[in-house]
Amino acid sequence: ILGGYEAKPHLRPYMASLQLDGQHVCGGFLIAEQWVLSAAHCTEETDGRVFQVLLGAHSLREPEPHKRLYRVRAQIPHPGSNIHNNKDDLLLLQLEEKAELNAHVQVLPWQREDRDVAADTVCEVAGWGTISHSGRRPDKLYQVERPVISRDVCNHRTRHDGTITEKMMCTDSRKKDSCKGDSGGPLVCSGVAEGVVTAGSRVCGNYKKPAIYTRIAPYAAWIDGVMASAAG
Ligand SMILES: CC(C)CC(=O)Nc1cccc(-c2cccc(CN)c2)c1
Repeated sequence: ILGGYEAKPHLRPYMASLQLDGQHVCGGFLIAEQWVLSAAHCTEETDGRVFQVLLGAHSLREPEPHKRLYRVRAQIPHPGSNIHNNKDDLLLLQLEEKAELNAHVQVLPWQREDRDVAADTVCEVAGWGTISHSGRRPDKLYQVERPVISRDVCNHRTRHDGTITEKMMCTDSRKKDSCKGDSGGPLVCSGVAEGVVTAGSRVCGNYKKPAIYTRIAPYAAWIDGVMASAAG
């Protein structure tokens, strides 16, 4: 998160850290007791290895009472996701067991109505991604507020030049932005997850390259279908 600030501990109890060998790779969030939603491109550099999911954390390193690392039973990328573009950039992770819910571990409601969030709506994004242009990685969860920008503005020739589909949304990225390691985290508007951070052009804090999020509502049927089929 660039240009943001340390989050108040445990006010975002749905936040997940996707880890490999104890290293934070990407964000994610709890959408059901046994399911985390994240971004498919987070598996690009994992060489087929399965993530572990840290829940209940504020600090990645320090011992905290409700912090717990969960094994993953299944990782299911959206069938349309690929390394060449940001399309269908979603990843569902089934935990080995149901997460133990408490004040520090909670599910985040997600938007099922497929309607664009109005431009200028201020939403929030949080993560353990880099907090400086030099790539400094935080130990604590950071957050930042960002206004939604219209798809037309985001698709302008000098911005994302027509690549933003109706299954994506954008926020202004001037100075304050999501960045590497924030992928997979939720864009939260009025307490509801509307989008999932995708890497887009993989630059951060540049107003010419607004932040891109995969809208969740268009994928409600896929999400419900995967959770139903793997239930039990
Ligand atoms: C395996 C993955 C971690 C590879 C990856 O994602 N790299 C990478 C590099 C630079 C910026 C970003 C990035 C992420 C989220 C949002 C944004 C821009 N808002 C950029 C992402």
